[in-house]
Amino acid sequence: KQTLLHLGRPEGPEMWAESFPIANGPRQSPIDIVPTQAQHDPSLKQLKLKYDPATAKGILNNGHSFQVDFTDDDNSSTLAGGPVTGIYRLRQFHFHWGSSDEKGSEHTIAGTKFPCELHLVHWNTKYPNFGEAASKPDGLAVVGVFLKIGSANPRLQKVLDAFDDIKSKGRQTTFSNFDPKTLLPSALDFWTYEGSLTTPPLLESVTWIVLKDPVSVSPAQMAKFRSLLFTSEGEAPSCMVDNFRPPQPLKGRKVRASFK
Ligand SMILES: NS(=O)(=O)c1ccc(C(=O)N2CCN(Cc3ccccc3)C2)cc1
Ligand SMILES: [Zn+2]
Repeated sequence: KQTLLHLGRPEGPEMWAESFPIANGPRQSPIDIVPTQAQHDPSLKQLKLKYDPATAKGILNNGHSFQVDFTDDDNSSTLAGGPVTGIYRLRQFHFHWGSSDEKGSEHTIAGTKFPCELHLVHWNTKYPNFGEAASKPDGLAVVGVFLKIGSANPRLQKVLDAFDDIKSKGRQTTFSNFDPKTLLPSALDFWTYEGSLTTPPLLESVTWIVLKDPVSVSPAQMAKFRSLLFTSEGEAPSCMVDNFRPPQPLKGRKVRASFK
């Protein structure tokens, strides 16, 4: 019932096609990744991530997730290599999670859902800024990282400690000296495919780079994620949970693997 409510919710994923017809487009995200159907591509380069902790700027509750924003006026924090050509600048990272531990991720692996998924959003420096890049087929590159229930992840603590200042929609606070590389698994093996933003305006401008290895998150840490609110101060509080879009049709797309 809860899921039906969530999907049928007036602003939920099932309603997006009315305002954003691209929701039924040919390269929508997320997708279910089926490892046995992914093709190993030996021409894929190693992923090169260079992040400068000094570019971390702030943390914001935007009403559908929370995001950590980075200054992107130079090439201090970038992604290169992997499936992309050129240099992409880190703009923000954010998460998607469920109301319970058996759902929450956007991508799934052969139908398996994770409780949480991290997205690191980068834009192609061949374009002048994020907004311009967001409307181009090669404009964005998002690294997706699965979080699975296990021991508490100490690297998440600084993010979780900021939650008291961004509990409700529109709240933000400074967030400095943070290296997002600390949130990644040790191995950067990945699947890659051409997709879209998973939230409106669902622009088909994302090269997805989904890491094979998950990182850990504890049940108590997941409970903290679920203590954030979709709602603004003064509104009836609604816990920020189930802010994930379900997998979308592959429509003939190929998923490549960087590993055997
Ligand atoms: N889940 S995801 O990784 O696919 C993802 C979701 C949202 C965003 C994001 O930064 N924006 C979505 C729309 N928003 C407004 C906007 C601004 C300029 C141009 C166009 C639109 C920005 C990026 C990645
Ligand atoms: Zn996302």
